[in-house]
Amino acid sequence: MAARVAASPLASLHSNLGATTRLSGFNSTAISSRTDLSPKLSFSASFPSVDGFCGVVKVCNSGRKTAVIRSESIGVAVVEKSENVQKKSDEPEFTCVMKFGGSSVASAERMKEVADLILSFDQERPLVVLSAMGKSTNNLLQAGEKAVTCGIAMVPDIKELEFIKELHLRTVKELGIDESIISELLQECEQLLTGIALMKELTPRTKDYLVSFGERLSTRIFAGYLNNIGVKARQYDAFDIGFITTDEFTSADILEATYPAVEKRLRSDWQKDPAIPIVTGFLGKGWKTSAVTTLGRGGSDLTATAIGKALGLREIQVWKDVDGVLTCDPNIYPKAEPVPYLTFDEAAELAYFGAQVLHPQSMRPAREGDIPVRVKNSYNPQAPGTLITRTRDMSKAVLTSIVLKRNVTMLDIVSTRMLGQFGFLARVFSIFEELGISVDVVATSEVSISLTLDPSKMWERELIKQELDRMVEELEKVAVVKLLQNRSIISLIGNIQYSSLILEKVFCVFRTLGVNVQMISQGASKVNISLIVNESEAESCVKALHSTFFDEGDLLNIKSDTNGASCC
Ligand SMILES: Nc1ncnc2c1ncn2[C@@H]1O[C@H](COP(=O)(O)OP(=O)(O)O)[C@@H](O)[C@H]1O
Ligand SMILES: N[C@@H](CC(=O)OP(=O)(O)O)C(=O)O
Repeated sequence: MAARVAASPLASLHSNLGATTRLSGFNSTAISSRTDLSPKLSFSASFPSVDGFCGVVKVCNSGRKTAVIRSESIGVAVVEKSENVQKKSDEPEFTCVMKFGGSSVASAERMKEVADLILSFDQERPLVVLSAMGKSTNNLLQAGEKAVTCGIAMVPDIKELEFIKELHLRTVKELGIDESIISELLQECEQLLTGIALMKELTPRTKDYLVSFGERLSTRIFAGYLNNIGVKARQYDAFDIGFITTDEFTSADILEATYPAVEKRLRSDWQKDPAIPIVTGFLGKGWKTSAVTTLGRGGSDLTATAIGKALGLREIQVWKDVDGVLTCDPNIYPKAEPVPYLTFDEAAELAYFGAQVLHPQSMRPAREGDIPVRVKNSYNPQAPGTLITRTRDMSKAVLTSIVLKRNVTMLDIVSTRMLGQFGFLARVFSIFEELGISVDVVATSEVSISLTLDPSKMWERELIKQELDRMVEELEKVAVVKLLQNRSIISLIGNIQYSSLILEKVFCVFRTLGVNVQMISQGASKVNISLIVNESEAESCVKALHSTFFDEGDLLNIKSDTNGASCC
């Protein structure tokens, strides 16, 4: 039986070519004598797995035979001729970006597993984007809140600061890395908290600087670990390599200038000295203030897709703790199934309407660059995950995923004197624009508008009372306004070609549950139907909808009865 051995682009980054485990069958000293081994080089061997076999191994550069290694016996490879081995100039420095979220790098053990995972892709030449370890971002934010009121003397005792220090110091120790790689950052973090305690104030700008320690620490540790095990890696703070954003602290947008800047920096560093880039997710630099900004919670997904677009990569991989994008939030319905394929539009709608698995803006760069996004599980790499592309075969797709967005505020705006006049809608929306409030779902009638409010691009922030009061005050100048709180949006992401079938099922389910839909809207992207219901009823609706759409077989083959009556 023929065995095949492939030396990977990644193997070449092993500074001591400690790739013996993956280059099984070869003797490492013979291989490591090949100091000219180009990072682009791949080589393969065909030989029977019989002890003592003497065979020929071809060394190829992009498929061209350029050198010959004669194998004296299995496990010993001798380089006979290698001077023709050259890097082909049109080969890419990088092939894909791999982003690992907080849960994927939550401990030293997880970091080791992630390193193994990255190195197992021997034909990839990845860039790596990391989030903060585990719940670091939440802990930093809580530490900041406490610092506002606790007084300077108590800062070192803030429980969440102790957690951050302990987690990161334990991790460097367990990974066998020198503590000095993070000690200055930990000190700086404590100093910042002392500053917050002194000022008794935590502004959005300071918040962003504070949470940036999470990603700055995790990336330094991970790069340090890779270097320790002999894989050349280089740590980057995104705000230092061209991630230019708006100055909207806590939910900044990436500006177009980012793409060429990031590409230039990463490519030129690689050309000077190849090393796997380990980039902080989530962070940027405000173009006016030059201060550290963040891209909104979960923003590392966006960092990854932006890098994918900047470098025109073949693929963007986002590694999570679930088997891909699921048919529904597994916290609501544990039997939710992975969705194998999605379009960028479907994924964007799903993320926008609250599926925590992807950052709401993250599909934009991928769509612009037409770069496939693969959502995978770092705890279960064998699972196929979800592949997100521009188009997909929709012929059998009815419903793809159900998303629940909670804690939504709904507004009924009934026109008074401007009834029926053009300009009414414009006036209403200009009020939202002035106040910086985004609208999610809209439905209009001749005399009224119903809409739901998206407090900000960040999913978790709620509109504060003063903002709501101000908005209502402005709207009441042109309309009668009813504010309805504690609503939820249930979004059905699917094939709108089958909207009648979908809606028939939905209303059967709702009627059975005795739930009245308060508003309904079909998204402009034509992949989404949104239904607004009372918060208290939403979860049971999602569960029942999931059973109907996903647990009861092929909906396209289940026909309505001839009277057109209910079939739920
Ligand atoms: N439709 C969905 N598909 C997959 N995961 C979902 C979905 N809705 C909510 N989630 C939640 O999103 C989590 C993954 O997102 P996130 O925690 O941001 O990942 P990471 O931090 O690894 O980037 C899952 O653990 C799951 O609980
Ligand atoms: N650490 C940031 C950014 C991020 O993307 O995290 P994650 O990939 O773990 O969702 C956050 O918690 O929001």
